[in-house]
Amino acid sequence: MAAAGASYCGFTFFEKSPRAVDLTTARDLALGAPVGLAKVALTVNADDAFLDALTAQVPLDMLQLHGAESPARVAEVKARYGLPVMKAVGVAEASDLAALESYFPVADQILVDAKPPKGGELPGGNGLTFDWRLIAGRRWPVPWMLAGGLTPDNVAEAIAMTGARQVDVASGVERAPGVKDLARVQSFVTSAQG
Ligand SMILES: O=C(O)c1ccccc1N[C@@H]1O[C@H](COP(=O)(O)O)[C@@H](O)[C@H]1O
Repeated sequence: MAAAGASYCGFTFFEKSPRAVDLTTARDLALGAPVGLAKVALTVNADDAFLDALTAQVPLDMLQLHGAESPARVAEVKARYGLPVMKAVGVAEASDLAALESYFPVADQILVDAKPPKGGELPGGNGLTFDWRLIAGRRWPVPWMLAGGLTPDNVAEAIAMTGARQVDVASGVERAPGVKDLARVQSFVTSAQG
């Protein structure tokens, strides 16, 4: 990841995900990560018991909350663990932007992702885009990252349309669910950097 030019790597703690890792695996990967590559733990509605174990065992730079965590819960997690928190918010229509704004006072970053399909198994990592025109030209008071169905083929267009300065990808750089393809990672980073 770092060799390809990525700034962050993510460890997914969601059992149903093809990308799910356990704490031991994440710890080993995190300890082997080069300096300068930010290590992010992706959790979904995690309770304190899990986050206690996670933060005790895995050296992390950031927590990504990808469930239905409220602004109050985001603030609580940030205070309890002393780590920057990125809150993921699903967008499908203009009315979803109000929910996104409610996290500005508490989150260090916002991950602007596509809304998952109703009844789907995964709250993210579905390879779905959303209508980027919904956020085109928006200026927000906290750093944000664009996600949702990004690929080496569409990331440049997504950046041009939304003005995103950071992008995140899961399934779009895989050769099979959960199996990253280094050539696709490299191609994604190259396309994103323009
Ligand atoms: O990747 C997962 O399996 C996952 C599981 C549970 C919550 C979030 C998950 N991934 C996040 O979703 C975005 C978008 O994924 P994709 O690029 O559309 O496949 C990804 O950036 C992860 O942050």
